[in-house]
Amino acid sequence: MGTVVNAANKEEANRSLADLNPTVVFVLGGPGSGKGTQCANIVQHFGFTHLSAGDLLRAEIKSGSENGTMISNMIKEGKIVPSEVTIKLLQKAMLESGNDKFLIDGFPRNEENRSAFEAVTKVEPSFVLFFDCSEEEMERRLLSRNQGREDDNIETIRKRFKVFLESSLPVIEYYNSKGKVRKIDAGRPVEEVYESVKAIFAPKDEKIDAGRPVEEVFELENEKAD
Ligand SMILES: Nc1ncnc2c1ncn2[C@@H]1O[C@H](COP(=O)(O)OP(=O)(O)OP(=O)(O)O)[C@@H](O)[C@H]1O
Ligand SMILES: Nc1ccn([C@H]2C[C@H](O)[C@@H](COP(=O)(O)O)O2)c(=O)n1
Repeated sequence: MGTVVNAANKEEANRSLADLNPTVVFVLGGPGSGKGTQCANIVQHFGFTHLSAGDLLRAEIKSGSENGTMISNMIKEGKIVPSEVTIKLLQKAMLESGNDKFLIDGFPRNEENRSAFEAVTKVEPSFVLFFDCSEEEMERRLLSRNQGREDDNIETIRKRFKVFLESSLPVIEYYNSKGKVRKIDAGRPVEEVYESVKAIFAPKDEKIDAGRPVEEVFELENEKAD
């Protein structure tokens, strides 16, 4: 009976998310490339809800859930948690947010994450923001992040870099082949990086928000100017 109820709940969540028809931007880049930092800026100016897959997994550990130990062990090893777990957390957070515009940070991290998310939610990202940064700079940032994260030590950082190259870059390449990647030089100071981020969101945001063809948006802007 429990299994039947769970399956019904899952289907309900999938349907609700598809009905919401959300705008989703995936935010990808190596560990320490500045994804979280820039998402905080985007939220302030463009009305998105920021959902960090890593933060949701860390909250799940803290909540004492039955998956907590497994998630904690995988994070310490720099490994990627099975998609089913992460997608369930993302779905729940999206449905509870009351918003329909999401920055999904640190997801999809591998091909399994990507294909499972699209299959389960039927949601495709509007585009993918890719923070491109050298390992040297990312390592420097992570070692001075000072947030008490168990994975911000040199041994785990090296493992996370390896997983990024082997599993996450192919996802970015997949979206690049579909013309969906917006690449940002993330090795610069925070404010400079945000200038580039803003340039990507400002015109697109109007288009997405209005849900109208771009010609119509421009007509209205011209009317305002008259
Ligand atoms: N452009 C930047 N220049 C210098 N330091 C930065 C820059 N962007 C972020 N930082 C700092 O680097 C550290 C990592 O940034 P942040 O947490 O945003 O990265 P992230 O990509 O979200 O990392 P992770 O994937 O590990 O969660 C933080 O201490 C942050 O303050
Ligand atoms: N899709 C994801 C995102 C994150 N994780 C795990 C593994 C990561 O090393 C860790 C920290 O993520 P971050 O906060 O750096 O984005 O969380 C995962 O398994 N799957």
